[in-house]
Amino acid sequence: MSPASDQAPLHAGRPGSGAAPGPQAHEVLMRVDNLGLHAGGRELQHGLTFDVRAGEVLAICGASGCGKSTLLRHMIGLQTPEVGTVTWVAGGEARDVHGDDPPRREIGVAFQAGALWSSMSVGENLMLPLELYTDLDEAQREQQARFKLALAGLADPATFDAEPSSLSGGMRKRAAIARALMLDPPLLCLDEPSAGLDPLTSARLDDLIKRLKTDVGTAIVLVTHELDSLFAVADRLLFLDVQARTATALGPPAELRDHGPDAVREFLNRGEVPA
Ligand SMILES: Nc1ncnc2c1ncn2[C@@H]1O[C@H](COP(=O)(O)OP(=O)(O)OP(=O)(O)O)[C@@H](O)[C@H]1O
Repeated sequence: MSPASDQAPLHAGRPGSGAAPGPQAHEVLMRVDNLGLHAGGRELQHGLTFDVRAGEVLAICGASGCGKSTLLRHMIGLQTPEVGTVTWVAGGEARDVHGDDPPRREIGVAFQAGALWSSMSVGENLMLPLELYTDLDEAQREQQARFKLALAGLADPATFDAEPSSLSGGMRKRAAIARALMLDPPLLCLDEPSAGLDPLTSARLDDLIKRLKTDVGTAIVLVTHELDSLFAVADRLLFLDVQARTATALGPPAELRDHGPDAVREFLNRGEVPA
């Protein structure tokens, strides 16, 4: 994996036929309204209301156990809320993420535990969404998969045929991101992409996130504990307070670090609350 490979061209056309044009900058893609999160019979969060805009990086932060991953699972439709709604609103439509016609193609997901299928090669893993959701033939599917691997910084042609278990942790994360991008979703959800990576590999992932945002226009919702990564990539930060059990701040990270509520400033200043 060379840094130069990160410089692959970013567009190979949208896969599949009849794909809609991408959303406009700053358009609201998703609306979360009065959402409550529960686990094991107890309330983790209540009254979560915010939107996700086209082309932004929105980081979800808060102390361990506050419900960040649970929120992400609600946002992608993997978990159904007891209270509140998550609605896909891009292009003037209003589709309940938990309804009969969920926006599956529109939301790419690369989760910590969302490993690649070990019984398939990396390339086969990537081509699977195209088999399910498009009418592309095999040669076109392979072309798209190789393109997305290069986009994710895995330009070595051997990676396509490699078994997932033969890749390093950082490469597997990139391959999972490449797979999440196969249908060119306007929104990509990442759960702790830097977890377990060394600082250099983590910084390269930050670069990839920035390029996806800037050059492809993908909106990214990111759960992260890594403050360096947060300040490097996030446009806005949603802070879930573990004590108040609700979001107590939403805004640009640097602004919240200096002027946010005490708990947010403490979190963003590594435990120190500046006077
Ligand atoms: N299926 C479940 N059953 C019972 N409890 C659960 C379940 N899923 C999550 N929890 C609990 O809910 C709380 C929130 O979990 P979640 O993973 O969303 O938090 P988090 O903020 O992402 O934490 P971390 O930063 O440690 O990853 C935790 O206390 C967890 O143990």
